[in-house]
Parts: sequence; structure tokens; C-alpha cells
Amino acid sequence: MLHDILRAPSSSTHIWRGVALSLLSVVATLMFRLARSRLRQTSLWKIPGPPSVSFSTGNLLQMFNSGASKYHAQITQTYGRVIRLTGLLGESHLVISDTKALTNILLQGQGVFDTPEWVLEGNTRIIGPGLLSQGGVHHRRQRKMLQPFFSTKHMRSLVPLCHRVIHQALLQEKLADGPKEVELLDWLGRLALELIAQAGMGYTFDSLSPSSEEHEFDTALKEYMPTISSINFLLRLAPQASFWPSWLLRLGGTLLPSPMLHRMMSIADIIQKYSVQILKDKNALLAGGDDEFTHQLSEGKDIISVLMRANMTASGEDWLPDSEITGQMATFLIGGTDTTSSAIARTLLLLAHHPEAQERLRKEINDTFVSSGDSELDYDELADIAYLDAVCRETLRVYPPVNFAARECRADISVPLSEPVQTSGGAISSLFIPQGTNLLVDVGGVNRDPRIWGADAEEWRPERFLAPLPESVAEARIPGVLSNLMSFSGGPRSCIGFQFAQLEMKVALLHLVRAFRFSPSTKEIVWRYGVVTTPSVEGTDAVGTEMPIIVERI
Ligand code: HEM
Repeated sequence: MLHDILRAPSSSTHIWRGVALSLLSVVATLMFRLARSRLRQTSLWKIPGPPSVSFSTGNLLQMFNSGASKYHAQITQTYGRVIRLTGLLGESHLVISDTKALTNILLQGQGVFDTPEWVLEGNTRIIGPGLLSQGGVHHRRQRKMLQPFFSTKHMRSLVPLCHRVIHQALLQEKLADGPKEVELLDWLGRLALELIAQAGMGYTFDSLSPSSEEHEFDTALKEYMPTISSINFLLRLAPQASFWPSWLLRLGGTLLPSPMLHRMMSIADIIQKYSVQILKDKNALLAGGDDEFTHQLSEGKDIISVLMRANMTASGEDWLPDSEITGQMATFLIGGTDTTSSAIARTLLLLAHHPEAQERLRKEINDTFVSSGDSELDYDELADIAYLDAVCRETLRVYPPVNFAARECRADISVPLSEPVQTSGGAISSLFIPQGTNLLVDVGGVNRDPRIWGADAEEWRPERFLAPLPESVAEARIPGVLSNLMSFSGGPRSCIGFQFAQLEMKVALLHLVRAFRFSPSTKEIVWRYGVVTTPSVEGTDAVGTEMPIIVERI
């Protein structure tokens, strides 16, 4: 048919001829780019890795599905610290847990390794221009501007707010009696949402008041991670559409027969709608004068309020457009909600399965309250509860909520390895990474590496952090922003909220473990692998997340 169109003499077919030629040139360009990138990557073919199971999707379906944690553990065990996976149409991906290579990759600087274009483009379309969507110099500028809000000094000032929000949450009726089975994940999600909304934006969604119905925003946030994980493949095409206007992209998305993509589009709309509404409300407060502004929940000291106030007198490149402020809000809500609720949920479930650890933690918490003599603990008193710190670290080590950090190599480079890797072409002591290669920083691979942590690396044993760690841990020089762990990644793109996340975990566990005893429900909990690992009940649908647990007031 294409042949007929190209040969058709009639002038009425000129348009069709033009369309066909354009299509041909797009396909030819894509084929050329594909061939060039595959040729560039031939040096990676000798790297050990599982055989590809599909010409079109390689190993990606095995690696990125909700039950992939077993596959992930199996390939790490079989192929070691540098693994080649096959991606779309024969593309090579590297999964790396070699700490020397990771130090070079993560700390190298964003000129060489940065978040992949497809992730940045997808985030821009879904979240807006926040920290998770920016690369290179734009990212550095935003990061520098936001960093002071995540400093230890600022964290100290947030402790009273965290206590207050958690007390408010504990007044919620369904946790008041017991023993009874409670779906705790939803509650933890609302808690994490309120904490980041109040501390980061001086705003409340009121999602903790006893009478509040499930807010559409809570639902959207809860479904965000499972939904985005399930459209991973489509997002990889995002850079091809980077020049498309939003309306055309939306039309294309609507026409694609993918219910999960449609759900993602409505989640993005809901997040956008509320971010814009929050900014509008705050602008109204700001217009009411300084008094009104400082009477917000955060007394005007939250990140967004400070940015807005600075914006009033800013000019040139210091001035932030509304889209960047709302993009930042959406970034914090997405980056700081599911991750934290998943970490607290995991810790409580582990404590439910390890009653002796739960008792020990409760005793240490109660002893600290007695010796402090205060009704509330400050930042240093919290930090001094050694077992609480050990429980949080060990949970983040064995069960990191985020399994991978993604990077794309922007220039040909060789990185040194901690130990030689046996390839089909002989042993190599440095790894050549061609430009354009996608990498997965294997967070769990480092955190649970038996050669670093010992033979019991897979075991949850908080006591390991109360004694000196094996020398192999220091020798590994793990490049994580949280010492010895990769759970928050490392380098200029590491988790900016890592101190806040730990503060939230500690304050939540402090009050929950003091007031309630937790034991496992009879329902089997499975942890679904995705951008963030989330709990659900065995046999329920792919985006449903829940964690029933038995709660009893002490
Ligand atoms: C236990 C909870 C959390 C975990 C495990 C976690 C983990 C991570 C990881 C692994 C990354 C990717 C880093 C990379 O690509 O190298 C990240 C990025 C990020 N996280 Fe977290 N996170 C948590 C909580 C939070 C919280 C509470 C916030 C609050 C604002 C937050 C905000 C962010 C942001 C904005 C980024 C992007 C940083 C950038 O690109 O510069 N996270 N997080």
C-alpha cells in the first residue's frame, strides 16, 4: 500500500506522499540511532548476565514486575556485582553493586552520570519541573536552593511538629481499642502525607481527622508508585515525545489502550490540581500580610513559604515561576510519602514477627522517657536511643524501600572495580561504559552483600549495629549518603530527604511502640517490587496496597 501511495500520480495524493515520506524518515532515523547505540554497546556483550528471554523486551519483564525480588536476588547470586541485562530491542543495561564502581558513578558528577533522560522527561510530564525532573545545571541550582531545609539544624526545629502530627494521628478512633486487626498502611500513608505537607508546605490535607473520608489526593498518592511501576515500559519512550505539546501527548495517551496509563494520567491531574490549589491558598495568605503568613501551621518556616517569600523580591534567574514551585511541592509529596510509609510499615511488621525485639525497643523508649523527665523527646534524646536507631538502620539495610537508583552514562568512561570481573573475554579490573548506557545502582545488592556484611547478611538483626561492624564494611567504602548503606543512594542526586525520613521513622515508632503492641495478622503479606516496594495481601490486585496487622493498646 505504501508503495502504491508513493507511486500514485494524482495530485490529491501529495499529502499522503508527504506523510509517508515523513514516517519513513522517522523510522529510518530511529533505526539508525538504534543500530548506532547497539554497536556502541558491543563491548558490554562479554559482561556476565542472564540470557535474554525476548527479542523485544529482553529481561525487563523479569526484572520489573511486582514479584521480581526473587529474580533480582537470583541474578545477583549467580552473576555477581556487575551484571548485564538485556533491555528493549537488545539494548544493554548494567546492574551494579560493586562499591568502587558505584563511588565513581555516583560521585563522578552529573556531566557523566545523571538520571536517565526518559525518567526526567516522564517526571516532568507527570510531576512538573521539580528536583526529580531536572538534570545537569538546573538540578544543581534547585538542589543548592533546597538543601538548607534538609539540614540537621532544620531537622531539629521540626521535631515538635512531628510529635504534634503523630499525636493527632493517634487520636484516630480505629487505633484506640484492641486487640484488633487494623489496615495500617493507609493510616501510615496519611501520617507521612501530613508530615511532609505540614513540614514542607505549612499545609494540611486534614487527612488525619477521625471523620475524614479518604481524600482523592490520598488515593492518588497511594496508587502513584504501583501505577508508575507498571507503565515503566511506556515511560521509556518519553524522550521521543519531548517536543510534543501537552495536548498532543494527552491525546496520544488517551488513544493508547492502556488502563494503567490512563490511571497515571488522572493521578497526575489530581496531583497537579492540589499543588496549584495549595499555591493559590498560600498566595492568598501572603497577600493578607506577614501576620497571616506566619500564623500558618509551620509559622511560615516551611520550604514552600520561604521560597514564596523570597520570590517576592527575587529577580532574574533567582525568580521561580509558579510551575517550579508547584513542581517542587509535587516532588516532595511523591518522594516523601510512599517511601516513608513503606519503611515504617516494614519496621512494624518486622517488630510484630520479632516480639523480643519489640519488647526491647519498648523498654528502651520507656527508659528514655523516664530519664529525660519530659513528656516529649528532643532531637538529641531521640538520636540517643541506640536500639531505635539500630532497628531503623537494619530495616533500611535488609529491606530498602527503593531498590534501584537509575543512571544514564552521558559520555564514554571507564570505572575501576573493587575486584576483577570474569567476562567471556577474560578478567577485567575496570569497566568500560559506553555513552548512552542505562545503569541500575543495586541498592539491595550492596546492602545485603555477604562479602561485606557477613554470612548473615540477609538476616534482620538490629543488634549488628550495636557492636562494631565487620572490617569488610569499612573496607567496602560504601558511597551512601547514610553511612554504610545505599538505601538513600549517594552523591549529588542522593535522597535529599534522608534525614527527615529517619526523623519521621523514629518519631512514629517512638509513639506507636510505646502505646501499642503489634502482632502479625493471619493474612499473608507480600511485598510488591516496584519503584517503591509496597505491602499488599496475597491474592489482591496489582495496585492494591495494604498491610493488616493486629494492634493492641498497652
Ligand atoms: C525511607 C524513606 C525514603 C527512602 C528510602 C528514599 C530513597 C530515595 C532514593 C533511593 C532516591 C534516589 C536517589 C538517586 O537517584 O540516586 C531518593 C531521591 C529523592 N528523595 Fe527520597 N527517600 C525517602 C524519603 C524521602 C523523603 C521524606 C523526602 C522528602 C522530601 C524525599 C525526597 C526525595 C527527593 C526530592 C529525591 C530526588 C533527589 C534529587 O534528585 O536530587 N525522600 N530517595
